Amino acid sequence: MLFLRPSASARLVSALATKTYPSATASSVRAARTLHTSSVWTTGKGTTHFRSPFLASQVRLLGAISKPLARQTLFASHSSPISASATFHQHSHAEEAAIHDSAPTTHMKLIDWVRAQQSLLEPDNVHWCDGSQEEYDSLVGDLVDKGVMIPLDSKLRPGSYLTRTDPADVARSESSTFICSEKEIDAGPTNNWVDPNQMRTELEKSFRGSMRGRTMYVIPFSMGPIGSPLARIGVQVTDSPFVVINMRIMTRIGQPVLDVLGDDKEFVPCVHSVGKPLEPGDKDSLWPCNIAQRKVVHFPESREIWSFGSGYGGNSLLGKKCLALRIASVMARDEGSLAEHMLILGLTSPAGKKYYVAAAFPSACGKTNLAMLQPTLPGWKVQVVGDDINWMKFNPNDSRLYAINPEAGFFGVAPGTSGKTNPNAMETIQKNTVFTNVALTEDGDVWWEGMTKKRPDGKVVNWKGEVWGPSMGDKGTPLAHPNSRFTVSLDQCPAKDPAWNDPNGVPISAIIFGGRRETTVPLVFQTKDWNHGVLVGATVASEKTAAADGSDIGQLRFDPFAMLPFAGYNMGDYFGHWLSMPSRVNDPSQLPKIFHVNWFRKDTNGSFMWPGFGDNSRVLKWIVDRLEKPEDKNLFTSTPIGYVPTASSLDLSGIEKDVGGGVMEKLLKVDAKSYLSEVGKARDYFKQFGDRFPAKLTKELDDLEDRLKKNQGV
Ligand SMILES: Nc1nc2c(ncn2[C@@H]2O[C@H](COP(=O)(O)OP(=O)(O)O)[C@@H](O)[C@H]2O)c(=O)[nH]1
Ligand SMILES: C=C(OP(=O)(O)O)C(=O)O
Ligand SMILES: [Mn+2]
Repeated sequence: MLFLRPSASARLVSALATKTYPSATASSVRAARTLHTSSVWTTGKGTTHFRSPFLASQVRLLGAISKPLARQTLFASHSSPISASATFHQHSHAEEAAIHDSAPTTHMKLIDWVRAQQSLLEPDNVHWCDGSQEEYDSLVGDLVDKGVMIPLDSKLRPGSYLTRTDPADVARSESSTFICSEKEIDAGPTNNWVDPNQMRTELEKSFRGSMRGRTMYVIPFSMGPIGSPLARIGVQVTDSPFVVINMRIMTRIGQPVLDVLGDDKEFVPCVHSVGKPLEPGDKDSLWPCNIAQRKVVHFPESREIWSFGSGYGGNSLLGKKCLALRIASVMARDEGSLAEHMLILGLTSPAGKKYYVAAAFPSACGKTNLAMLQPTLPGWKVQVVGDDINWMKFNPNDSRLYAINPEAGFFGVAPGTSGKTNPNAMETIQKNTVFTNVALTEDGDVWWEGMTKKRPDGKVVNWKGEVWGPSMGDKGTPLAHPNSRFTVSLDQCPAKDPAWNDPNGVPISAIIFGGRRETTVPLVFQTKDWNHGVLVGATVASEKTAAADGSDIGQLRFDPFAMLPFAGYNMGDYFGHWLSMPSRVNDPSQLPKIFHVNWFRKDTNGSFMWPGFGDNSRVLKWIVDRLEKPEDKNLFTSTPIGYVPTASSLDLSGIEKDVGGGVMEKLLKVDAKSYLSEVGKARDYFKQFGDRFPAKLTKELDDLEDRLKKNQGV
């Protein structure tokens, strides 16, 4: 654990800033580093103790690094602070040595970048996170002392905490999320775009001095197993210790990541500030944020992320949606791979055959639940590799797509999670879990709608910290926020797949798309081939959930590939990238088969017709049947939209009553008229992509329309 306490001397700063010095040699840096790794760094609350007097003097010197220098260069050019770093190599030997020594890395670009951020953000301290348990405990301890994290009962929920956010900072903010590509057309019509130069000017205004009175934490993190050929490294600076705690659960952080980064490997620079500098005498709030200036900004060409004003998961844990989806999708386009909003699960049949399946559903549409499913069908087993994000790459030897989960934890939706719906999640969150915006019970445990049938007895405090009254809960407003979440390590999940950490990834046999659809879309169907599958991915539509803010919850919107809020480039090009996959392999027959599911079809009373959750294993079994016996005509009916199961081909043993009386027929019904109206809406939606929309996909849509008009099979 490393704290730098810059006690800057103005005289020294101006003296250093005006001279030009040769930069330190790699060997002097390494020599200095050796010296320092043998020193012990300890941190008490608010104070820093250096056991080495030499180190202490070096750190004091570091406090004097040239703010004026960095100030001039950061946003002055169009280039990123990273590429601007060449202009920072103007320091004395002593100063260079101090900077390099105090950073637990010899990566010059990283050191320069961190220093540039320090100059811009003007934190009181800089702390390089080593990722240790001691560091985690110390950060948690501080936040407990401040009342930000409320410890839960140590017997009921050991090592677990509740945090309440600002009521205005409870979800991803799509209207404040930007893709600032150099050309507007490259962000595409579905992303917010601002000219990158203009955005840099705005960022400069927001970020300048935004960490005053706070500590800047430097979090080196790996998305994917550390050292995996499929992994990518990011470094996030943040002034939120809560973010550090969550990043440690959700990703792999600290010294091992710096070791892999070595002297010159690439990293994605991520800057995050809650946007609430503290002047002397200011009292900090429990959840500092700056909603008025909130913005989550991506520069796809220079692969940078800048997030200001929010502490909420998707906006502030920059490895997740920002790096692993928006920036990684751009990298994947350039490399011929895929970065997708998909769960990855391992499925073992009673015969012992194992398949890996990926599934893309929009936020709060069932990824975490499907990934952790406990099958109600005897003999079947589901194990989780990932519940949200999937990076896939072809292996040229077998033409198969191999997938890793870049994350190391779950950021799961709490409401609706129960021993009945998701027992694996309930067991996973039994300990060492950080809960956000759930309700607190009298005995010091958590509660949310759907966890039990009834609200717990005794005093219950809602997510805003108010004691339950008759106007809340039951029929009134919910006690837990609809987007309340749990953050927990994947390692704790009893259903984790043995290969969840495999650096080479797992081979994918099937890809499933899905959304929340009250009407029209059947329980499951298979697409006729890859291109048709891409059309089905491109036409995913879903009723909007509370995972993103806005007043339009429940409204149907297109959410292509469940990537609408996450594609880092023009969605028209993204469709083209998917269409290019068969041409990238020797044997396209090895490509995963593509399916579509809908767990959310409702009857006329507004109730879900399909029991869902563990019973979704029945659909997974049908998918495996289709993979194993593609020729078996008893398994499917050929319809204009694809292959739909015959009622007898789904194993419904044990739930015959629930889906009897014509329910199954309704769940599998394909109504040509409703689908023709969908085709019309899709055609309108696709118009916005202009000439970036692939002709192949227009042809797929035309063919679908023809089939529907003739009402014949595929
Ligand atoms: N009716 C029904 N609800 C589901 C099903 N799967 C998940 N849900 C609910 O949908 C919400 C979001 O689920 P989750 O798995 O967290 O979605 P994610 O955000 O895509 O990971 C939760 O309230 C779940 O209880 C299902 O099969 N049927
Ligand atoms: C973290 C999120 O993921 P999801 O709801 O897809 O689990 C989010 O949407 O902010
Ligand atoms: Mn989820």
